[in-house]
Amino acid sequence: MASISAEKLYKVFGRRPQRGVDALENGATRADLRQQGLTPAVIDASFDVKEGEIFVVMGLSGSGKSTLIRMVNGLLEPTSGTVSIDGDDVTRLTGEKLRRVRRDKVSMVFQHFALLPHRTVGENAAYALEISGVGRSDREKQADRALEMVGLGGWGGSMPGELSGGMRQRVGLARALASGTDIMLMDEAFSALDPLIRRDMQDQLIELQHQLGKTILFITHDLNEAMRLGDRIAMMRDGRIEQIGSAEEILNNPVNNYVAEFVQDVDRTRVLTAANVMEPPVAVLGTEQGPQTAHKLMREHQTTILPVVRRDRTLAGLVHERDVASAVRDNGEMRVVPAEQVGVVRADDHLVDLFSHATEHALLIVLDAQDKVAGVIPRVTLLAALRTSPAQPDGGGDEPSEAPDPQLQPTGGAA
Ligand SMILES: Nc1ncnc2c1ncn2[C@@H]1O[C@H](COP(=O)(O)OP(=O)(O)OP(=O)(O)O)[C@@H](O)[C@H]1O
Repeated sequence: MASISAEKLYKVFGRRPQRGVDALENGATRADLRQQGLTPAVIDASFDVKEGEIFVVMGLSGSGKSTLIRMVNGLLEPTSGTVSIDGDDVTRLTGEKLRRVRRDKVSMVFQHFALLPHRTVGENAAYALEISGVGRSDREKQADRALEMVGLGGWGGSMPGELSGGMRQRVGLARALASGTDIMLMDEAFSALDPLIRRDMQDQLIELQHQLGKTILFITHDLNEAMRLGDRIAMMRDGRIEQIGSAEEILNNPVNNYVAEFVQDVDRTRVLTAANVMEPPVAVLGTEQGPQTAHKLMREHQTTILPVVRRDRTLAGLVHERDVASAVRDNGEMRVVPAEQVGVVRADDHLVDLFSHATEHALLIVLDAQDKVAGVIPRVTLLAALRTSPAQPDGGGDEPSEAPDPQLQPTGGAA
């Protein structure tokens, strides 16, 4: 079940807005509605945010993002359509029931996050819990833990005035984390920060999300931020969602010219990650399996390299066909290249950072956050991915050349 689900959402501002919805459904344009004094802020928006994903709503100023997120948290009532949170239709809930869903399930982080100036950082982080009536010692514990998570361990006793802007924004994040809700709504949460601090916060959010598995609806007008953070991205224009997809899908298959033009200048190598281009390994060898099995697997799957994995799917090493063949022939031991000497990358590594690996290894092994083998990237695939980036500078620094250096040709790459 989706954590957040929006169906055919409309928000029209102005008098008797329902007639605006009817008109839009019958093909009227935004301009038509304006002539009647109506502003359609969100038009026919449907999407599901899955449990544990970062879903980014990306659009320029005025495209309807804030209106959308306000309908999700119940601050604004849709003109028509529904929003459900864990199956509860929040558009139908009122009073105490609505407050309870908002308090227990959803927390918000805003762009300009106002700290209470006369309360300590710890009290600020615990504020949502205080409102919910959680006792002092429990909320202090939860707030301390949350401050720790955002890199502000030890700052609980300080006053907000002693913190930098970036640190204050972290307190906002800590407050949302401390409240322990599964869903976090983040409205331009990092937009007011300096670029370096902002990048830092983005990294931290990704890390926290890996650890905690929160469901995050994140709003931004910054395409690079959207691409960096979003497991999926909804591209909004003039109140409508034009496309929903992963960064890769949007880059590779934009649904229309608007989206295509919007993303054309994105440097794919900085957006796409190892996870985006990896393939499932055609086969893996268990550490307890011998050269006979390796030989059979290689023949069956037409590959010359096999990752060797332990029972928990962590990487033990690699075997090459030549070593397997000689072990089979001599009825001897099979040489396993130890994991330290294998080209190992992380699922969230950006392609731009993988180039040096491609020069060294015929096959990269991609590990997930739990160190388990998630997939593989043959060197040829990586080189192709690096080459198809339209934003590669002409003759630029680390751009791979059209014909890879012969010395870099795969020696025993997977087929
Ligand atoms: N309370 C309101 N009354 C009338 N029109 C509104 C109201 N709130 C928003 N709008 C209009 O709805 C449209 C969408 O606004 P919204 O704030 O949702 O966009 P946004 O994408 O969040 O933009 P920004 O990033 O600038 O906040 C805009 O045309 C805006 O002027």
